[in-house]
Amino acid sequence: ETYTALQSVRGALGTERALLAGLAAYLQRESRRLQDLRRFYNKVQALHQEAGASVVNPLLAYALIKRLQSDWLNVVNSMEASENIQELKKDYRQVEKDLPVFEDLEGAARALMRLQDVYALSVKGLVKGVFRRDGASGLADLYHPGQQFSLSADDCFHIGKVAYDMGDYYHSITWLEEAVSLFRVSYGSWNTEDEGSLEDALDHLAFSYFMAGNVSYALSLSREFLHYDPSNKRVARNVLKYEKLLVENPSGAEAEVVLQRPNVTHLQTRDTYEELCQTLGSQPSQHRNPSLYCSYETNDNPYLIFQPAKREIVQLQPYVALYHGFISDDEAEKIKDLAAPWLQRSVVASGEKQQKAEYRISKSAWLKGTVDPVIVSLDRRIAAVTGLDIRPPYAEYLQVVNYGIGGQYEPHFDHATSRKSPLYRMKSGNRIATAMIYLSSVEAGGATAFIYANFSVPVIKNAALFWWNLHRNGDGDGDTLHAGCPVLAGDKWVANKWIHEHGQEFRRPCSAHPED
Ligand SMILES: O=C(O)CCC(=O)C(=O)O
Ligand SMILES: [Fe+2]
Repeated sequence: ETYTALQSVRGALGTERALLAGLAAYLQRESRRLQDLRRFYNKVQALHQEAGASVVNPLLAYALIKRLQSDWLNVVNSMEASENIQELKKDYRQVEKDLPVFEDLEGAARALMRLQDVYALSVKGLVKGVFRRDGASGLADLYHPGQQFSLSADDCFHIGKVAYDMGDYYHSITWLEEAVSLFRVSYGSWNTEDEGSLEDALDHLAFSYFMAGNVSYALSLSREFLHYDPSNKRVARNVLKYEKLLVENPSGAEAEVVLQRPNVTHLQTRDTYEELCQTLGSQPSQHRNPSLYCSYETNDNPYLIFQPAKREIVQLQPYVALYHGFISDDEAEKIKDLAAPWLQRSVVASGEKQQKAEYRISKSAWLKGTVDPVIVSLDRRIAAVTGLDIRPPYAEYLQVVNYGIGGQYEPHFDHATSRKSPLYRMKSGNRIATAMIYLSSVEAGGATAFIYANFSVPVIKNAALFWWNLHRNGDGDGDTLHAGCPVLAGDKWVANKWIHEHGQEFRRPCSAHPED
């Protein structure tokens, strides 16, 4: 699952470097081979250019007979080309086990569609390597890549095809439109690496339009297809079918079909989520609400006296605080290095089980306090700043998360909402609070959005975000519904410390009032 963590995508770079080296060697061998063939050609060609191409000279006559009896046979039956390609294939087989599989391509394509949706990006722009909101001007680009890169016709075709195969004609149409226009431009020249062609793209686009209810456009694309490939019976039948449909219902031709994004049923909160990912929401600033202030906090704790925590209160209901500079760059690097070898596809609680899910695209690893002193001192700091008891089993191990391409964690609660949740296996109650540390910055996207509370927090490297998941009476606080927005560009890492109810009885006393 290469696409689910940028750490793994980086590994894929190394795999491709090995393939590149193999191809370079192959190209060298093949050009030596062709060079030698050209030498032979030039030699014989020169003899034929001689005036009269005489065979009077017995040496020339001998050489001619010898060439025809032996030289040409060796040229034509040379094994060198196939030996060279065998060598190339051998290099390929050596890295084959490390290659991404179709599921990765599918995941990466869906990631691009997710970014397109959540950040309302123009696909025309994306294809040219520009991250621009639909209809916006250049100044508003969400991300400026350091390296110019645009997508090929076949790149767009593959994305469109992934959508098409899922029956998602909204996305297949936008991406196949781009594929078709790019393939039209380069029609007649073929790239070895391409899987799709203009005909394939027209075929899929026509059917997508038909499925989306635009029969007349399906018809004109199918006619264009037949122009290139007149012998295709299936498409010819489709043309007849579309023509008949249009005769029966001529108004269908004009009806402007509004394409709808496919419905994601588990995400009713999608509109707010996307809005919060694009902006920081309607969070009041300190000017409007003086209870949102910054302060140095020592909590009367000796650990904090010389290095107080820099707290910014971000929200009062639910209470969310951001501790700036909570860790150092070195600590962040160390924690990522410790976790990297153990990263595995993140799971989510589903009934009594844990499962992977499209709505959580990341890899994660659990780090025990004993693996390194850096974890011990981090735990000590979390305990000091929160005033909570985080010794096992009162808190979980540190969960380190690395997001993948378009990596996200859609709206969810950190606390258990069902008595059967696997979170209760620790027998220390529900997750009373979350301390989440940003171990990296990102280039764009990846904010932490609180859906019902209507605000989001951008990724601030080395800062820790703290919030209570439960009310003082132990009930889950519905206002803590939150999400990790899709990472638009960058390598986002966070670390979660989930603190449980038990052990905090005297540190955060109960209250009967449901709002506390
Ligand atoms: O990455 C984020 O911003 C949020 C992560 C999160 O909510 C979680 O891991 O539970
Ligand atoms: Fe969370």
